[in-house]
Amino acid sequence: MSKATVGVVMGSSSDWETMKNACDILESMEISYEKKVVSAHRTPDLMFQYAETARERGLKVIIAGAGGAAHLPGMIAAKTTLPVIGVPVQSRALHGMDSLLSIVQMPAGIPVATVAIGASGAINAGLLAAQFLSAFDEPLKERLDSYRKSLEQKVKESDLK
Ligand SMILES: Nc1c(C(=O)O)ncn1[C@@H]1O[C@H](COP(=O)(O)O)[C@@H](O)[C@H]1O
Repeated sequence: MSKATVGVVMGSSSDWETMKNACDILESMEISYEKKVVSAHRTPDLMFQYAETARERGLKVIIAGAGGAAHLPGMIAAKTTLPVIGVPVQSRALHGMDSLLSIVQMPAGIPVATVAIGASGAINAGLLAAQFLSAFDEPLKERLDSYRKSLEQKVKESDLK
């Protein structure tokens, strides 16, 4: 099995329905990844260990999704200098506004690249990870170019008659 390049973590297994969209994109881009439930609140020691060992284990980018008081992406980012992409999972009570604000409003010095709430955000997290990696990977850049072409084609085919 090849070593994972992207780590996809989420605060709860209930986030999987959203986060699987990021994993689907990584698979379609032929990027190796690992997925894991890690919580800053519920498993703080595991979260520290995951973030601290991420770089030496060969990860290049981390995608972290969480809902509600979504501290996971920021706390992962606090423990590694790998790029972290935060996915605000849609919460029931506040429709994901809580997740979005707690991920996006990082203090200066510890960035988290925050995407939109929910499935669209998870798709973009997968694509953004691919785009970061494509800076050093020409075949991956070509796969991203074909993806963009396929989007263009879909719009043209679905144009109003
Ligand atoms: N925001 C966090 C963190 C964290 O940030 O560490 N850990 C779990 N959670 C979130 O709690 C929500 C409800 O979780 P449950 O469905 O397990 O009750 C999930 O969206 C999860 O991401």
